[in-house]
Amino acid sequence: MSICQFTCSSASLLLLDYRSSRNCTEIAKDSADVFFCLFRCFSNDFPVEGSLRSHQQFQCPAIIRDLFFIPNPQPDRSLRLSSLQLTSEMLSQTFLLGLLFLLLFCFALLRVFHKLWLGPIRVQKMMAAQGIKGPPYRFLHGATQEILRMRKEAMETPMDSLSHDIFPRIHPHVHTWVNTYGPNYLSWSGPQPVLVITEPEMIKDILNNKDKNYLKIKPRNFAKKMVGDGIVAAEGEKWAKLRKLANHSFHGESLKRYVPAILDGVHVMLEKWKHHEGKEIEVYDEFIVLTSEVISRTAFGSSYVQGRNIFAMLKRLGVLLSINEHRVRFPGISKFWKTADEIESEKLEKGMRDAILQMIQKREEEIVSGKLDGFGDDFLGLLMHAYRDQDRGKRITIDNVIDECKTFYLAGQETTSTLLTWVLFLLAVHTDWQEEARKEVLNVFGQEDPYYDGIAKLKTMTMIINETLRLYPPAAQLSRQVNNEVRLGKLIIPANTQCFIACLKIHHDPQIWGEDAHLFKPDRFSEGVAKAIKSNPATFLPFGMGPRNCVGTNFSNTEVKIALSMILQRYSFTLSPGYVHSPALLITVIPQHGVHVILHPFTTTM
Ligand code: HEM
Repeated sequence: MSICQFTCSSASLLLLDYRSSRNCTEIAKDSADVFFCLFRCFSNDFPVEGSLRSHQQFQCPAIIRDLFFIPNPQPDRSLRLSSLQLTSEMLSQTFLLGLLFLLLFCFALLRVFHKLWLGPIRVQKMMAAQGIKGPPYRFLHGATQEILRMRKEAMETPMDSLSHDIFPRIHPHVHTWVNTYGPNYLSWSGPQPVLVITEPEMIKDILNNKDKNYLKIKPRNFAKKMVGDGIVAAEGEKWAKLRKLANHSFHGESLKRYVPAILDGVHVMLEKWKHHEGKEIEVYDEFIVLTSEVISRTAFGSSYVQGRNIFAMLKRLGVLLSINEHRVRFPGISKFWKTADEIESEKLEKGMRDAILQMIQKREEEIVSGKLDGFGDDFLGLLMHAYRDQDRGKRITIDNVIDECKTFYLAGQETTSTLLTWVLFLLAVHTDWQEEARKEVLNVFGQEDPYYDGIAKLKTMTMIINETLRLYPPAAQLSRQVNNEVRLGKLIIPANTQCFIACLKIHHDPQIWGEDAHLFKPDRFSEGVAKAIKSNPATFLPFGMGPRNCVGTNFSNTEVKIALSMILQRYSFTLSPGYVHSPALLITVIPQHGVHVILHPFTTTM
């Protein structure tokens, strides 16, 4: 019995000993009615019956009528209590009302106490009995204060720029607690139990999700404002509908169509780079603009400048999300009292909605004016088509359209720009691999612009990208939620537990990748798939796995390979002496101070 059922049924039984055989829904409804009724009574002065009757639409619940001897609502004037007779009977009713309020207050307190203390302690005991330990639960905060402290300490000093051992820096808590408590342990995000899992066998079961037990976590607060209820968090039919649209836009033939837009974007960027020849350039910001331009052109038929507002608002929301990620607030308090960050995030959410609606309106006007003869075959066009679909089964709502736009603006830019940045960083440090990659590019494309069919021939580049994704995966972790108790291997996971899949730990695990796990060695992937992945695909998760894997994998790979090929055709690059190696987690694994390289123009006699 949940605490909710307990509270409702106890209220009814203790107070009124009322029809003991009814089901929970009825009991809950009655309890709510009692509360509402009493509220109305107090707000309308005594006597009870008079105040109740003064509101025509309000049906006095049977439970109250029984308690206060109020006759059935069918008018029976002879039995009506006079509002002026304040008898001893009424006084005892006042006492009962007070008692009722007191009990309701106690039940509410009990509920909060259960959520914040009894529940977590029960889960902790249950997991400990199965051999799963972890940092002790602390009232209200769980383990968040310790996590925040460890993260702050880990970020205090930069790393040696030749070290790729970023796991203790990005996830210091996982690093510490895996060593203390074992490969899987129980942690706490406030009162929310979080099972941290680092064993590939278990991860495979979770992500393949054959029995549909593991659900995406519904974004809340700041995250919800960023991506809404779109494809990233949707489940069931809604997800299937949205995934179909996204698959259509970012796979196969569509990708081929996007190549000219990607080439244009890279050309614009490289024009600018001409001014930095022989000098230093910070590439992270460059790649943010490039990937923003590419996703704007390919998915939304506009340019970065037109989407600039949306990107800026998404970026600010990302910062607010990161700042507030581990801040614990009393459950439900944000309904009554909002922090400055929450108020700002609401404005940003509205700003993004308005900007996307304007974009949709512009497209509709272009159709009406005859400039376009349909919605268009980019992602926005597909979404608008689905919004206007005659078939109700295929139709999506305007909120779906807005959420998908926000999601793809974000996903199309954030992850790919960090991947490109880390590839450039690694090639600037490991110049031997830079040479290898350049040789291959010149073999395949010469000095010509890359073309779609040539991209599949870039074997060395694929190895380099995979090794970069292993060492610096943009998505350092994945999360799922179980709503009901489930069995995972030998483990019983209690209902309402979150699963935290520590991808970064797996990617850096010497037991999986060997003692040289922290070194940049692209030949791990020389046979296409590394040895570790062959034994278990859940050892390499840059794009997730299973049905919810990344829909943009091929799109992103195409974009990265085109951009990298064009850079290598024109420049060799080395790490700037001023570079500070400070990988940080801000939604994705980013270089905190950017990546500064020196550009050397490259000329070939080919
Ligand atoms: C280097 C680039 C990228 C990386 C590393 C990456 C990583 C990931 C990962 C790990 C997931 C799985 C999340 C989970 O299982 O909870 C994912 C899902 C997703 N990605 Fe990407 N992504 C990249 C690029 C892109 C691009 C370019 C797009 C869009 C154009 C995109 C759109 C999505 C979407 C929509 C999902 C959710 C899919 C679903 O739930 O059905 N991603 N991505």
